[in-house]
Amino acid sequence: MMHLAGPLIPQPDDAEPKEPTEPAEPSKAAETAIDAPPPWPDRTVWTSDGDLQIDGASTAAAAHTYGTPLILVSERHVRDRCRAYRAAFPGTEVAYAAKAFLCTAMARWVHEEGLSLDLCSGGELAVATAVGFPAERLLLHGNAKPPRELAAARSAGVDRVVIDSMCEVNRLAVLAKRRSPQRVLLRITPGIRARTHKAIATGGEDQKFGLSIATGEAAAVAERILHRPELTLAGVHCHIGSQIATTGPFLAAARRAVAFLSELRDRFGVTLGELDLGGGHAVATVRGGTALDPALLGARLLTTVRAECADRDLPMPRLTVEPGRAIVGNAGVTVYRVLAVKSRPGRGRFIAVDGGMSDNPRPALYGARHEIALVGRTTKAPPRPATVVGRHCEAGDVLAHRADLPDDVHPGDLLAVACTGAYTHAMASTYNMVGRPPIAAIASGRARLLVRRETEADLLARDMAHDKDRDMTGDMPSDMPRDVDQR
Ligand SMILES: Cc1ncc(COP(=O)(O)O)c(C=O)c1O
Ligand SMILES: N[C@@H](CCCC[NH3+])C(=O)O
Repeated sequence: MMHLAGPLIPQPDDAEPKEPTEPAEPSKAAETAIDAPPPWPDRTVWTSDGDLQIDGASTAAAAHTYGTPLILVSERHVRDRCRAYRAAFPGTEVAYAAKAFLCTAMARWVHEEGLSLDLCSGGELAVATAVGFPAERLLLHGNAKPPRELAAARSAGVDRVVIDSMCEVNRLAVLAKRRSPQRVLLRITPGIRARTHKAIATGGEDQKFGLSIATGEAAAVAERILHRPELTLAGVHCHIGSQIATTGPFLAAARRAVAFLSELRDRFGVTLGELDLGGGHAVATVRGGTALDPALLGARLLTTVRAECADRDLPMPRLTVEPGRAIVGNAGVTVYRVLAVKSRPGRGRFIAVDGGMSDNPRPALYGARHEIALVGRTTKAPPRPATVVGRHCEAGDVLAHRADLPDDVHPGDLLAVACTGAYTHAMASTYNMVGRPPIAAIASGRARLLVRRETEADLLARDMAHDKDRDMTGDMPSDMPRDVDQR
């Protein structure tokens, strides 16, 4: 990564979010910009003064306006990925997996791009409902959906509920009506272990999702659904995991799913019209990282399903795919402020920033690697390995184990972390009572706040025992030694 010389933009400690002014005229620095390839968002350049300009907007200026840590999401990148998916999967429903990242703006963008929405909780459903997302393009997943959320899905008119256990059949049937049956898909476990981190591999027999084809569980649940007039078995669903970089496991899963459709026809005389092949398509998180090309996957999946169906004398089902990360992962960049640098002779250096595992738990959870770079100034200092750590009280709070960053990185610098659009804010916590960062959209050279920073007042607002008119004076036990009392 190149690091060029330029001014460091100072940040007031308590930078209040404010609307950015009109986009600046393109600077000389922008005119001599160098393209930033993946994992950075499309239309991102490094300017000659060391700024990262995403679709014409300055990362350093956005950090100045909204404070750090800050998540930036390129709207154009998201929209282009939606379009790329629709082009790559003609005639196929593309349902964005909301679990990757959701806020009302994101729901609007994917709706406007013609995608459906795959939900996995009542909270996600509430966001979809808040923007009036058409219910006929909503699906609800989950291996253990709380009855309250099933009821909410039912009253919102969610088009398809993906059945994931035998217990769920009756639970949903009692909520539905014979007159207006609930359309359901059956989630099968195809018995395929794709190459990815074990915590996000969901296609094998050894994990909690879906119903095993091999043990006969899937067929038994299908039979139960077929006996419930309040439910309509519309099709089969299968999702083998996340961040899978090759087409092979998806094609193998599709073959098993079609074989299962033919088993259902032979055993129960039903020909199901829908096949949902889930998401899980990998993106590059570091330079040179492997991504799965939607066009390649689309072409191969459609050919495979068509051929398998022809072989088994089945009509071609309507297909659905559910990309999450592949839509929004590379659209996101997180900007941090460096707060401390420590050198340990023989052990390298630590660069500590003002966020960490609470806004991006992926490195700590999965050992995930994310590209990281100095932004906002240039330098001639040579790159030297560093461990980039967060501000949390935990040794595992690491954002990058070995990042080549300029030797002169110092407190006040800005660091940008790539590919943080998916499963970062969505998995963020308030660990150590640290509020979650704001999210700003970048569109046409401007940053616009979508979700504000979570404040300490927000954190206290849930504490029902908090009484702001009562302090602790006089609450100490009476046998407390006086000198302790007075310290
Ligand atoms: C059922 C289902 N569909 C879609 C997805 C989206 O996965 P990804 O973001 O990897 O595309 C997931 C998450 O892995 C999922 O569980
Ligand atoms: N949280 C995971 C992805 C989980 C996929 C959801 N089923 C990650 O960051 O990689």
